[in-house]
Amino acid sequence: MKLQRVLQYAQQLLKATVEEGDTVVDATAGNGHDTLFLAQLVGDSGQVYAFDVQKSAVDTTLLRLLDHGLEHRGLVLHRGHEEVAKYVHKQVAAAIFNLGYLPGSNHDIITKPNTTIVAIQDLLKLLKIGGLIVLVIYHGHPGGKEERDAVIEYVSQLPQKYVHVLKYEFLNQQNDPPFVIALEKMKDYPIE
Ligand SMILES: C[S@@+](CC[C@H](N)C(=O)[O-])C[C@H]1O[C@@H](n2cnc3c(N)ncnc32)[C@H](O)[C@@H]1O
Repeated sequence: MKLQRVLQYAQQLLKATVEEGDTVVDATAGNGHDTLFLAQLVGDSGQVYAFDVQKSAVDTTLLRLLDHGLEHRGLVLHRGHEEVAKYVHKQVAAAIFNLGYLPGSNHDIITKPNTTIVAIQDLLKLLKIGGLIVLVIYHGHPGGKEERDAVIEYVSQLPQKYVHVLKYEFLNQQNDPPFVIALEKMKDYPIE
């Protein structure tokens, strides 16, 4: 068996979790690759909520869905993922974050520790039991290490009885390779 690359692994986790009819979240829509992937998993009875703070990312994501005739499965919001609780009022089966900046776009627009953690906290509340939050953490850019460390500190202290937290990382790759953190909700609890 070949070891899966990080992005492949992230999608594999989503595929194993998401079923037709599910509500799911793409917290960092970017070019819309994950939004499309999720839209294909949820079927016509499901819904993808996609968030991005860049209008160009929202437009690209919407176009990608339109190109595949799947626009009815996605709600693409020009809002930050820290507002997820304001827009999503259903139980969520899975959420994906690709942290960092959008390649080919403005490298100064990056995800930030505080807003990322607020979104994770709120998604943990919205998540159904057995649901998954997948974080792909890019940390080679300015600001990336601060976000990586803050996110790791936050997820590491989540009580194991309620949330299982996994890290999937290659240890001998050059140039700060991205890695995956996955959170599986085991049980409801008052998450702060
Ligand atoms: C690494 S890119 C995402 C790549 C994307 N998943 C794809 O398939 O192309 C990170 C994205 O997060 C967005 N972003 C930054 N801060 C955000 C926030 N607070 N809420 C939502 N998106 C944010 C950026 O605009 C950028 O498009």
